[in-house]
Amino acid sequence: MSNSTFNSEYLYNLPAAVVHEFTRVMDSLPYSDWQRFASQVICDQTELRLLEQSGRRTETLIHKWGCRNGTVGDLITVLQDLELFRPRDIILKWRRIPQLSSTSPSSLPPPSLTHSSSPSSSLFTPSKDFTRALSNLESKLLPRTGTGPPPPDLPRTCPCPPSTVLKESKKEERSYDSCAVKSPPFTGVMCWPFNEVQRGTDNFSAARQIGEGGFGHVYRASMRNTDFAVKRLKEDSHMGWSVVKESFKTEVERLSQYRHPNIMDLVGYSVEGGAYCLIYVYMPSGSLEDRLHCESGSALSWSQRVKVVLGSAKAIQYLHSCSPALIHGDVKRYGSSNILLGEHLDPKLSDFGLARLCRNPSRTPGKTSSVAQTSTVRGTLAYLPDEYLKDGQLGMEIDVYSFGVVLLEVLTGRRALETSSQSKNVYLKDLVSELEDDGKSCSRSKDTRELSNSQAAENIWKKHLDPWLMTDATPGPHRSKEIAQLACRCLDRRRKKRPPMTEVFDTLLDVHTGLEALNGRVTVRTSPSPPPPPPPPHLSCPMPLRSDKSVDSLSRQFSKLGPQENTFCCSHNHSFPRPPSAVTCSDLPESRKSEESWDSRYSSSRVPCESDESQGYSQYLVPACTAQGNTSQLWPEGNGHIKNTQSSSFSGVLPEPSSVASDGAMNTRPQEPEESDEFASSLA
Ligand SMILES: Nc1ncnc2c1ncn2[C@@H]1O[C@H](COP(=O)(O)OP(=O)(O)OP(=O)(O)O)[C@@H](O)[C@H]1O
Repeated sequence: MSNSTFNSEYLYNLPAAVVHEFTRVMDSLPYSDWQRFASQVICDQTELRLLEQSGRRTETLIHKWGCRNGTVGDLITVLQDLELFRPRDIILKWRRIPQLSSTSPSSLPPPSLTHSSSPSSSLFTPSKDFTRALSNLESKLLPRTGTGPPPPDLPRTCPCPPSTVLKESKKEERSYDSCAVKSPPFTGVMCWPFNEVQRGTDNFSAARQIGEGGFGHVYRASMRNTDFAVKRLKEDSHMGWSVVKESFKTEVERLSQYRHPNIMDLVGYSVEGGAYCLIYVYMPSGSLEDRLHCESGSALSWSQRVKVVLGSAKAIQYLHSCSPALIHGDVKRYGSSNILLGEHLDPKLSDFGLARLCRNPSRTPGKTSSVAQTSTVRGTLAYLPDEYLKDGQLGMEIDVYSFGVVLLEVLTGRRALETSSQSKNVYLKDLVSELEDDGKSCSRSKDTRELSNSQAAENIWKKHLDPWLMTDATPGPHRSKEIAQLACRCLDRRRKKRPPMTEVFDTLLDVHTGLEALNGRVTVRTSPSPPPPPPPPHLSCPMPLRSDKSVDSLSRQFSKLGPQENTFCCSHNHSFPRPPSAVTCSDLPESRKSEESWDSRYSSSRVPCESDESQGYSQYLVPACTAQGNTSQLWPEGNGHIKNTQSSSFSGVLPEPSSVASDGAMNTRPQEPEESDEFASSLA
């Protein structure tokens, strides 16, 4: 394995099992050895002592090093210099294990060599001949360092026999069972026969294509009477094939490791020759970005938006609470395009391995490809804070920041990155920083910054709320001001001031619960009530009739019916946005229609959806997010020899200063709110 490969592999990608074994060995070292090692990584003595006192000193050290973009190459160099060979070998051994070949698609082994030809009964155990053949092949294709048994890799562990790949006609007749979708040993996800994926997507036909990202085309596949989304990686990707494959592996590993109801379910993968496919649960309602920006009346309602961001926050805080926490830094992953929506708008975070590719634009070979990549990176920049762009500091606060941008998207209905009529980039995040700057110009005091932050929230709430959410009756949807404040806190330039994701989740849960209660309370009054219980004998006075005053007042409100508030009206169709007038609940099952009828009425364009005063809210106890505060503080200096790859990565595509990110009409929707502040006027 070449050193450059190690240098491009980040420490935070080390699988938990490897970290565990490594830290076990390191923790058992004589103290002086451990200290020699740690002082190579941390210069600050106080910091070092604090670390020594922590229960899991090596794990904490590696975690923090990972947060600073430490690479496996850095680690190996340090271990080698200190002659700590045993722990070094643990890392080397891992690096050899799940290695996809880094050859071009054309030089991949032919199918007959990538799959076992053993009978289906022994599909999990490659035959000796196969193993030998593969080893020979790999030894030619993959130069290795050190010794050790050749590890399994994805193509190898795919248990589909070559016959299922080569003999098309016979394959068609095979039963699914004999197609043997099995779990390879290290990923825990299923490998699907490629021919089945081919059939399910009508041979990757254009009619089946539902999307295209930087790294692959996405198809809707029907397999075994079930819909799936199949992402076939682009063989001509500007990222370079070996990098794409590496990310394929990351995606498979991460999605099988970090499972959560709000994280995209990876159903499996399929590899044949040069074709690499990832198979996901199909999300019929598209991405949050699609749903926010479809130029039609099918824009999401406020309740729906809150529900989506709540689910997304739940997933992110879960990732942050894992040990080690998953901090990606390439937080476009948390952007609205990577929040996909299920049938009932239940969100799932997607794009784990592939988004990471955006971090290394310097890898891009050639001029043409860098153009394509630049647009991807720009999209990513729209979600990144200054501190990351300047010096590549990784931490959970970055994810919080990018989530703040998603909150802004949800509040304003605008895109994170738009292009002005003068072809300039307009970043939504600048909406907050520009308003912050106004405060800063008066005074740099802490209080003023706090004040400017809340002024920014006020401004957004007053002037930039999505017109689709506005009614004449209330200045904004239910507790939207709180969400604006939350967004501004997430987007605070001072990363330590950003709230941990647990707190973000807590706030959103509170707002969501308030909305549910509001809708629920109303629903109780509108749906047929169960007959009242008979009054106790001593209170046997006549019950009031249902046609009393309160019912009359409700009836008056019914006369102002409007579009459905809580009804998802836009069936997932990537190419055919509905006209604004097409707000209809026809896509809903009958049961859902009646369930949400009140909500719809409340969201009439002239009737308040939710009133701020209407709900008190309860407090929720959320376990303290212990990791959040630590990350940034523990790395004041770090190791001088550890390179920070991130800042330079973005040097060619840094966002334009906010002063120039200021033009272009952005929103052509009806009922445009008054835009009188700097951001708005610059867009006019
Ligand atoms: N599981 C899925 N179900 C339904 N549609 C999906 C699914 N996965 C992706 N899509 C659709 O395909 C589009 C492209 O997805 P993809 O993840 O490839 O790109 P992206 O995240 O927008 O961009 P990039 O990969 O460059 O970050 C998405 O916007 C979405 O509309």
